[in-house]
Amino acid sequence: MPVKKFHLGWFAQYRVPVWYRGSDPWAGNVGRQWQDGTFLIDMARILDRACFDFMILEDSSKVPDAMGGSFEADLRQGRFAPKHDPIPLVPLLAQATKNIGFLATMSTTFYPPYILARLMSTLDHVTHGRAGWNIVTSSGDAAAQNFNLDRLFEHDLRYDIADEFTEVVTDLWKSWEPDALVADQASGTYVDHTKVHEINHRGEFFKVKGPLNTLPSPQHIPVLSQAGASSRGMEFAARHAEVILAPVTTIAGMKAFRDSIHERMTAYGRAPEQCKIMYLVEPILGVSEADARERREARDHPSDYELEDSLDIMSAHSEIDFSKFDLDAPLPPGLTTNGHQSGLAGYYQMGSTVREIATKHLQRAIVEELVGTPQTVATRMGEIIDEVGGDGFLIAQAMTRTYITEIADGLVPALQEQGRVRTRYSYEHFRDNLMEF
Ligand SMILES: Cc1cc2nc3c(=O)[nH]c(=O)nc-3n(C[C@H](O)[C@H](O)[C@H](O)COP(=O)(O)O)c2cc1C
Repeated sequence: MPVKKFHLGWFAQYRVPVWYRGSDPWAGNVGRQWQDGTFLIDMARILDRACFDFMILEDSSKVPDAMGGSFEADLRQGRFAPKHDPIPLVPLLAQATKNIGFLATMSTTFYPPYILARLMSTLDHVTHGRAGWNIVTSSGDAAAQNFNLDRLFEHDLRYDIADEFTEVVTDLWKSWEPDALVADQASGTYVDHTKVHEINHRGEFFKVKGPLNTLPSPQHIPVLSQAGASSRGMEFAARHAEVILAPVTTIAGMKAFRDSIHERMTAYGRAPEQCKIMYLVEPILGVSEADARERREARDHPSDYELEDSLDIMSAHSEIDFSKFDLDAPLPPGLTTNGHQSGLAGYYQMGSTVREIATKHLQRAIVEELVGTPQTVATRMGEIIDEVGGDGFLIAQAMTRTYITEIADGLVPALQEQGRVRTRYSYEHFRDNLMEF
């Protein structure tokens, strides 16, 4: 019987990769060289060669000051910021590659739907059908204050807005029938205007007339992805997403997440195969089991620098100042956030002291299960997918050139030998490859 194939994606950020030699002896000069996109272009080429389904480019619009009430902690390490806009980078990545897809993040809270629909349609054209939109609702008041707001809308309301936003954007893409372009040189007709329609949307949050002013793009509707982990976020994802990025760290949790999404999808009249659930993983590879285990154990003893890094990210996502808590005491009960709610709920499960939580938070993906040589980790990944039912893994570890090589030239060939991942792309467009199995 053929083994079950699965998908691979990589969580990437258009910000400085690991640049500090204390954390990565091979960091070289990347701290001064990432900003023109060359690091991510190199990375995209490698992942294209390794037949990854996609690279996702996350994004946010703030310089966080939640930790210690100052930009210092974040900027000193270059952790959350500086961060550049992923949208103009996508065409450069596409030009350097042949098949891999690109999910670019844009927020339904800050973009107007018409501009977003037009940008995504244009990206799908210039990438020849390899573009997708990672839908986020954003997570901080500090970001909201850059967009005419004092506070971010309440968590569930953001998803209500995102529902309507996604409908509008989809209707705008559909406002042109796929065959509206005629370009008939004999008659001089460029577009068949009877195939271009106003959408006349008047909803609770948006008023948009349409039609869009771009030609229908190769995929017509770019691939839609989402990473909601709260109940409201999962509901949104089940309704719209074709890729879900799932930060679940146990096999039981993976199964429960998948069942819940499938149940919700069915209620929306969607078939479960229409959405690929990608679990966050950080495989730790070694030349031997002992080597990998040693690398794994080092993760349990982060340096003060790495701990501060973790506390900074937790603070940025929740806008709670984690530096004010005693590292060796339990996290005070009853903390609340209007940011990543599921994230904060998860912190309470991660350990009995703030130090343990911050250490565990550095491993927000599946780590424990995937420690070993490329061959043993590949086997375990296959077993997990067989147990859970599908659909793939998102590599979420901090980017370094050596790690990318370990995955692309160590793990992926082992997975390919076991028949678990593709050895070539079957289709031209992102969605077709994603839905192939
Ligand atoms: C892999 C992954 C990538 C994400 N990328 C972004 C991002 O680029 N920008 C952002 O504002 N939020 C991002 N998020 C946050 C999610 O959109 C979502 O808000 C978060 O997972 C919490 O879920 P909830 O909104 O349902 O509470 C990401 C989450 C995950 C797990």
